[in-house]
Amino acid sequence: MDYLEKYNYWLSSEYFDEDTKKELESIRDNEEEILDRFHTNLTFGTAGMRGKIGAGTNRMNKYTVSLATQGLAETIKARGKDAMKRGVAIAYDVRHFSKEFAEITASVLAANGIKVYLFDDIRPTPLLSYTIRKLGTISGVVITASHNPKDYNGYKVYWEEGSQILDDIAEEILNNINAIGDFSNVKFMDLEEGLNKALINYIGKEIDDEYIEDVKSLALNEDIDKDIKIVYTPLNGTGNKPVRRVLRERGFENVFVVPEQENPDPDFTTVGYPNPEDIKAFDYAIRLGKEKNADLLIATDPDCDRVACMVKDFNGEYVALNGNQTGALLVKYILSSRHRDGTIPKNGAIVKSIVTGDLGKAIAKEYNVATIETLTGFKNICGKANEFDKTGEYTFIMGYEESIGYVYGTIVRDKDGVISSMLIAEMTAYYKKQGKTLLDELNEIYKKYGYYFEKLISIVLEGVEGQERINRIMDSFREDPIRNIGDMKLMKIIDYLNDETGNPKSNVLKYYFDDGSWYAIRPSGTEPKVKVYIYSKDKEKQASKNKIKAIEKATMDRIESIK
Ligand SMILES: O=P(O)(O)OC[C@H]1O[C@H](O)[C@H](O)[C@@H](O)[C@@H]1O
Repeated sequence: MDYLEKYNYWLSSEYFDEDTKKELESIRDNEEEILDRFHTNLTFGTAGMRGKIGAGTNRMNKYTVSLATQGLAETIKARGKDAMKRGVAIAYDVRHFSKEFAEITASVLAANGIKVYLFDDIRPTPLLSYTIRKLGTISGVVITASHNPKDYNGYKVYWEEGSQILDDIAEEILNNINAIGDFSNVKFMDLEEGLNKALINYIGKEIDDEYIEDVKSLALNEDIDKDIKIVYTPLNGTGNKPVRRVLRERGFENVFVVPEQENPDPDFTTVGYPNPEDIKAFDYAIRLGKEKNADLLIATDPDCDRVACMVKDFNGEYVALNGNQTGALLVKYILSSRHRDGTIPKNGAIVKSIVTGDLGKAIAKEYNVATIETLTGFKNICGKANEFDKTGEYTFIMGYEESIGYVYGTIVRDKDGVISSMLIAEMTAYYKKQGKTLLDELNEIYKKYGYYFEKLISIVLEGVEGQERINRIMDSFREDPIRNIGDMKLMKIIDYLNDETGNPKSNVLKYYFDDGSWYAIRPSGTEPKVKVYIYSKDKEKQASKNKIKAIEKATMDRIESIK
């Protein structure tokens, strides 16, 4: 069926309810909108299935969620009775329809004879990962669109190790979805019936308690200044309870939560775009920070897997740390603490993505810790932890990405905003006791390892037209690479579509210069964006800054020239 046929099918089939049809009727004269909603099906991208909420095959709605779940159910059933009995843990965030989609997921799985552990209320994504490992389930699902705007929702699928599925299982699920054919082949069971038959089981407090205990066991230092003042904002998401709890139980008593952003709000009214990568998400936190004279501001995204922070500088202004900087600080803090304690494993490794900067790698090297690189996506980073469990080749110490995701240890196989908030608070308190801020520490790191700077540029290009322009941009860089920029000579190009380094194929281009600077370009797998990652390196601060500017100008000129 083409998109118009699909549109008409949704309008005429008895399977779809009246509200859905009404919504679709209202776009009858808007061909572009019909095209966008029906030209494709939502598929698994960097972090699961993600899309705008609404009627259509390319939207998040009860039909696409139930179809995906039937595909997941078939994938589990193919593994036999034991897998079905081990079951699936389900969590959800604060978004519109998150709870409804979680219940639909539970009801489809139960109808297929698969046991379900459904959280009794909103929970952070990392807690779902932890739960899979604790309960020994075969799989897990979180209903969340992470940091996307309010009109999005999503469906992240996890497998038995506790990390998000990789392409092999995603493909299996997709094949199963395609084989289901019509929506009417999806099975349902009433939630009540599932509960009565003990196929659906609510979970909550006990798991929270165990999780918090295990998170606290990751602490690295007690000789810290616990009087530091921290402003925390969960950005109206799921972080509020666990992050506050872990900070409180670690002894931080001066934690002030942004009141307007404390409670769940699916519209993220005071934030707009609930992504702490964007400094605007800190507006309210900065205000409260100034009022309280806070040392540190922490923000977690709605499903509490991402964290960003801002630090008070010498004249009382707040300075944002980006994901590369926070990641490098964590690498330094974790490895230096463990070096002191003599607990760095012989075959220890940190894992980062191919578009994450190299400062963490330089620090790790000094502690004889290897740095392993993967494609973008925490599923790939934690996929390495799973791999190491099997091969014993390395011991996973921590993973991080430039997109403000970090995890320490292996109790959680995804980025974890609770663990990371605790460690960011702890390292701030640790350095404060030594009379330093995180900015002072970062400067010392730069002085020692070189000025590794970065700039990440995201260009939003929406809809079918946007996607086509993204393709043209990628084609242009691929076919006609920019040779030299200023004094930097192009040394090496990696096209991850033809890469031989063992990574799966991916639409990423990376350009290395002779001085250690580099840039990469790729379409986002979670949002309608093309992303440019620029990294410079120099012994001199200003020279490193200038290199960023030069690469930015050259790449942006090229992008702007492609209509
Ligand atoms: O660049 P994208 O494909 O949009 O992905 C950006 C980020 O999205 C999610 O948060 C993933 O969990 C991350 O691993 C990824 O880095």
